[in-house]
Amino acid sequence: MHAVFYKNLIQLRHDPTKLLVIGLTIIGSAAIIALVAGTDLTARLASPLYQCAFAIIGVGLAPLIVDAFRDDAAEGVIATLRASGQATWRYPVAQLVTALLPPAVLSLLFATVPASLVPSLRPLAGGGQGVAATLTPVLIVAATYLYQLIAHGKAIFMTTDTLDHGITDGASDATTSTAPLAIRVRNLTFGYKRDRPVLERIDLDVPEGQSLGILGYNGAGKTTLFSLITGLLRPWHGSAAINADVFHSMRDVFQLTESGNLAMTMTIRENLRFRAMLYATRENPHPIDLEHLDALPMVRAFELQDQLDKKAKELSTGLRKRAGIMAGLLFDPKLILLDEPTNAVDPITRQLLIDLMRQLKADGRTILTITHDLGYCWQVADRVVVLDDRRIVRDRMVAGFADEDAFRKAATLGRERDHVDFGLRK
Ligand SMILES: Nc1ncnc2c1ncn2[C@@H]1O[C@H](COP(=O)(O)OP(=O)(O)OP(=O)(O)O)[C@@H](O)[C@H]1O
Repeated sequence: MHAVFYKNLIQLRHDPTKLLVIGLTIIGSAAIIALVAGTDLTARLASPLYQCAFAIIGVGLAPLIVDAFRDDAAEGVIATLRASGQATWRYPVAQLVTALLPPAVLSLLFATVPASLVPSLRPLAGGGQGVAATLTPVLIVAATYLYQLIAHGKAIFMTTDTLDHGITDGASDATTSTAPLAIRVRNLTFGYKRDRPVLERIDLDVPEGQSLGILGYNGAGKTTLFSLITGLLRPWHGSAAINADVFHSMRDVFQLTESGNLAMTMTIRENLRFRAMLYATRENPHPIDLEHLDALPMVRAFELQDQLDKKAKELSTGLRKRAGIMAGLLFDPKLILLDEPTNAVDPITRQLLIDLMRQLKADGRTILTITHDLGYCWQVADRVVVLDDRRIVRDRMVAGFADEDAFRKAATLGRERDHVDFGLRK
């Protein structure tokens, strides 16, 4: 939970607009209380004005919680939290405490300090009216929190029992592997809208140590399949499970999401510190050497030493992708799920990624890569599946293709279009 507090504080520190709003809120409320204390207002005017000062605190602080939930969902922070194996309830609890502490402390201060200094405020600060005024900011922020929890609850709570013990079935026909299954997908159907399935009756066995390329046209459902495997989405029917006898906790699983799972307003160094807090265990309290990040081979391999103190949002798309992959792989995952890792990276980084994945494969890691980069797939994958029209329409071992051309033809389902009329004027 302290990791979420750390993250929230750092994000606040980096956001001058939010700090300005907090400052204006405090100044505005203090000015109103000073006005009530300093002028000889009638009780009919003084009382609503006094209440208004407290309402301003609530209204001023409520947007903080809105931003926190929205950004965490969009930036993959919630996905990272889930991947760290943290209990799902910890995140909303940490957010609630972070949200309620400032209004509670501020309203108590504003109710007690001025009243102890100015006797004319005591009737307003005491009794039922005073209690109502003091509680107003907390209630406004609590209501906002509840609304956000409902709005983003799907991202936070929507989970399958992704880690499953006792996945003992043999591997699928497309593989001859005798290794235990890493992932088992059975009869899986899912759609975002009722009656419109994106994936239908998918069966997929991935043995431990296999490198699987997942191909398919835009919108075929590849990313959706990943989210079902890692438990970010719940299937309508069937199941998608990671073998808990092979991967003992979600800490062994790394899913690279589109955002790189980086909190955008934090620097890469701060993102790594946040992640290290999440991944720390009693047995391994320091999963990475935070003091010497620049010297870590993974940081150096991706040439990110000079980027560590830049905010994630300040990095170019390719650098952010490099940072996201580096940040995930630093924690030594055994199951690696990459969504278009070579998209937007330069050719040198692409080759670096290919080399890294080949080394990880040789080391026995299980790698699933969604990609449109057939060259990457040819070099890194042992096996490819192609998704199309809600189903897996190809499932082949890469070694079974005569050459790269045959592989490319199969991967694109033979749908290359040579002569396309774009309607351009001759
Ligand atoms: N959050 C969402 N809400 C509603 N529909 C969605 C959502 N995410 C994806 N979809 C739809 O589900 C389908 C599959 O999307 P998905 O992102 O899994 O495809 P993909 O194969 O990864 O595509 P791409 O190659 O373009 O990344 C698409 O039709 C997409 O429009």
